[in-house]
Amino acid sequence: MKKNNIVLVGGGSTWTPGILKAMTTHLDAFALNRIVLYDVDEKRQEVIGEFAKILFKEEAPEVELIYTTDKEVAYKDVDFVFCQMRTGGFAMREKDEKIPLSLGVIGQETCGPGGFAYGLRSIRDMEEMVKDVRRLSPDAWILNYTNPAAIVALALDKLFPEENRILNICDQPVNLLRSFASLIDEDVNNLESVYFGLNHFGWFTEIYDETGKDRAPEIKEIVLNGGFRPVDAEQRDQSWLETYAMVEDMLVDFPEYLPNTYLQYYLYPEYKLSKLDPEWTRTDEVHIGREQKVFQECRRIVENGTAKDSKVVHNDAHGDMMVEVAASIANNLRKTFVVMVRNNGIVANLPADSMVEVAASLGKNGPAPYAVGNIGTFYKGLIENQYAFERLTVEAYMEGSYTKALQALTLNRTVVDAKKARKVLDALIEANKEYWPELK
Ligand SMILES: NC(=O)c1ccc[n+]([C@@H]2O[C@H](COP(=O)([O-])OP(=O)(O)OC[C@H]3O[C@@H](n4cnc5c(N)ncnc54)[C@H](O)[C@@H]3O)[C@@H](O)[C@H]2O)c1
Ligand SMILES: O=P(O)(O)OC[C@H]1O[C@H](O[C@H]2[C@H](O)[C@@H](O)[C@@H](O)O[C@@H]2CO)[C@H](O)[C@@H](O)[C@@H]1O
Ligand SMILES: [Mn+2]
Repeated sequence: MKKNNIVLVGGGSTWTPGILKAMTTHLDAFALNRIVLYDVDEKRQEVIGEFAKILFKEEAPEVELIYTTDKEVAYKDVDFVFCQMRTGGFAMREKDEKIPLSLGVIGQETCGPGGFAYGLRSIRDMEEMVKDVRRLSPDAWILNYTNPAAIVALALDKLFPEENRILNICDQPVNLLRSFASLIDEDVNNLESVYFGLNHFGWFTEIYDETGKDRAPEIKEIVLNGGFRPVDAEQRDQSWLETYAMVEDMLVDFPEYLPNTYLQYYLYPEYKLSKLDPEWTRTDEVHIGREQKVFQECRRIVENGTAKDSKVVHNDAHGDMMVEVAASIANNLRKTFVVMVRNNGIVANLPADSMVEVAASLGKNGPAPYAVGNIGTFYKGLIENQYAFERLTVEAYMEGSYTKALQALTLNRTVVDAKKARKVLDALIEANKEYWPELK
């Protein structure tokens, strides 16, 4: 089996320790020669990088591990790029959440105006990353997790239409599937799902077990009678528990399919707004939760010189999925994952150039998506509206267009009112001066 050279972009991310841990446990499926951790923030990178050296010295000493802030080193001769950067860091995530909320609109990092703001920041750095990678490693696979993945995926598809080695992925479908599996006491690896939508905007239509039986009706029944909690509920903050609980509400109103949790913001914008606090958002929870825990734990491990008793990983699903996706491509395993791909008729009655999220078999030639066919009017209406928002956001960035930005926000179901949209847009322009192109 070929031993791969990889780079993790956003090497100082809170998710990096979990991904590295998954790499050490999947070496038989995804063989490694060299890992480079790359970040623009030297301090964050150093803490995680020193932890990583200890982890690999103990678990896989044959793998070379370095960390750097030099992209010339990072992107040279790699087979796989795992990309999970956050342009502007948590300081800007806080603004994405709090500015809209202070103006009476939902503030969430990937949905509505928050996702719009984060999208306009991410596109520039993502474009630069793809160009740098192609200069230094023309054949590398770029596996992107950077959010807002829906907008990033669409922007990269427009910027690099000939590219066939960029894959955008989200961990939410597999996280949901793990939770569904636990409800029916099944191994998630034995379930196969049919899923359609846009990123953070989709539905499971069927969930087949090994015998070919669709278990979705049973899962819906269990949720409707007993509520819904994530499989790793004991590791979750309050806001995630509340988010999972909303699946029951969505099923009561729309019982046909199992919804992605992010739909709560679009289906119940008023209710969600009433529950969100402009003074205390998810970023605050992450600051005192995951971020503090991960960095403190990495420092402790470095002080002790061993990672054997490490408690640094908080979500196995995320790291496992990232490595399993790479393994499926590298070794042509053709396993099924829910990924983002250009529609081109997969969902027959949606625009060909939208980036849909669907199940696909993943092999060395990339995703081979499964056809979905026509979707019902309710879903088509919602998705087309959201796609128009995403597309106008990308066009606003590319054309530096204030009007398209305003149109995008007005279309978004979390905003709707054009006067509100203008207020939010103007405040976000002010906050993002350092990052956005000028919108005229
Ligand atoms: N697709 C998914 O389902 C999924 C799941 C989890 C996290 N994510 C995404 O992963 C990313 C990391 O999340 P996090 O919460 O750990 O944030 P984080 O801020 O802890 O980590 C991101 C890191 O990226 C670095 N960075 C910023 N700009 C960069 C650039 N141009 N090049 C290289 N590094 C850069 C930052 O310095 C930071 O260390 C985010 O984009 C997040 O939305 C996606
Ligand atoms: O608010 P955060 O930073 O904790 O998470 C934001 C990310 O949320 C999703 O990932 C989830 C995952 O799908 C969920 O079920 C759980 O396991 O935790 C993750 C994060 O806590 C989402 O898919 C990502 O795109 C977001 O970045
Ligand atoms: Mn996601």
